Amino acid sequence: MSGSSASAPHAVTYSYLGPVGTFTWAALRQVPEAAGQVWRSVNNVGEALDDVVTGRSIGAVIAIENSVEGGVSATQDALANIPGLRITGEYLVPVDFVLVARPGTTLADVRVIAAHPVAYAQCHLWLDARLPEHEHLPATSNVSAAAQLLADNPIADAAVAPPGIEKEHAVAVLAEHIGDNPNAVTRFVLVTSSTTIPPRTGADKTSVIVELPTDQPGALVEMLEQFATRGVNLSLLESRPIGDELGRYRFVIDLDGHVLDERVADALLGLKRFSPKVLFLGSYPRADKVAVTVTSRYDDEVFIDARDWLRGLISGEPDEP
Ligand SMILES: O=C(O)C(=O)Cc1ccccc1
Repeated sequence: MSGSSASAPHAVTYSYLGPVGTFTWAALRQVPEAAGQVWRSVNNVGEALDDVVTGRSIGAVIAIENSVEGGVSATQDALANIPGLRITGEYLVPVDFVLVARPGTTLADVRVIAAHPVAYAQCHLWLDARLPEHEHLPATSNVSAAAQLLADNPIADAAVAPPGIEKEHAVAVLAEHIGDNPNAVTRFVLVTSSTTIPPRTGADKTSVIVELPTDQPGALVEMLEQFATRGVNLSLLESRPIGDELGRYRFVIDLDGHVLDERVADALLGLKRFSPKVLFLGSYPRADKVAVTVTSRYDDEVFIDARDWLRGLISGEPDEP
């Protein structure tokens, strides 16, 4: 295992939803700069982000989206509400689940199942079909779900956990591959408080959170036009309630490209002019490293040429016939 749990003064620390063995831990193992640093296991996303805000940790790895359930709302809301956070990297972890219990337990004995809510949501078809009368006991993580089976006076009979858990804890596997989608993948992000934007790689993503002007018919279309008219593709668009009154939503958006791409910068300027609140969460390399391609009319040079043309007109140069 890379990383260490021992704390040293002024050590570079990364926070993650622990303990060791969670999918979040697997994501942190993909962060090159975290290798050999201190890894701090925390119980929830709020705690991880608080570590970053207070400077206790230099970064936190948190789950932001999965291919079955969509955006992780706790993460989206935390990023919208806690100022000064930036996403600097993304990492993909395939997620597969097993059902475990104390040795000797059979499937027929299982009534209460400990599971992280996101994991539970991804296994509910399997659980509903095999154990229709089960009860869900929420756990703080996939590994803590299994660990609590071995606590004194455990409440749960079984737990949803990552494969391999039986090597770390004295539990027995009752069933494998219980996830409802065999290709499920969770996307994690590295969040820091540094405002330095990672360099442009050509295979980048930008995350923003946008509020719409109130009571303006067509505002959503106008927001989307900012991207469409600059050839910017969106890879995530979700609405979350702002929370102050019914009917007010903010939009969580991931788009293809980097803020240093002219078309992305221009789309952000358009958004800023129209929206009462735009929160830039960061531009960072895509986990899949797939280069972003655009048709030539959205290339950087086209925007630069247009700006030069306008500057020329303003400074008195004759327009070309
Ligand atoms: O990181 C983990 O293992 C967690 O418990 C959170 C989680 C839950 C379900 C899918 C991915 C991450």
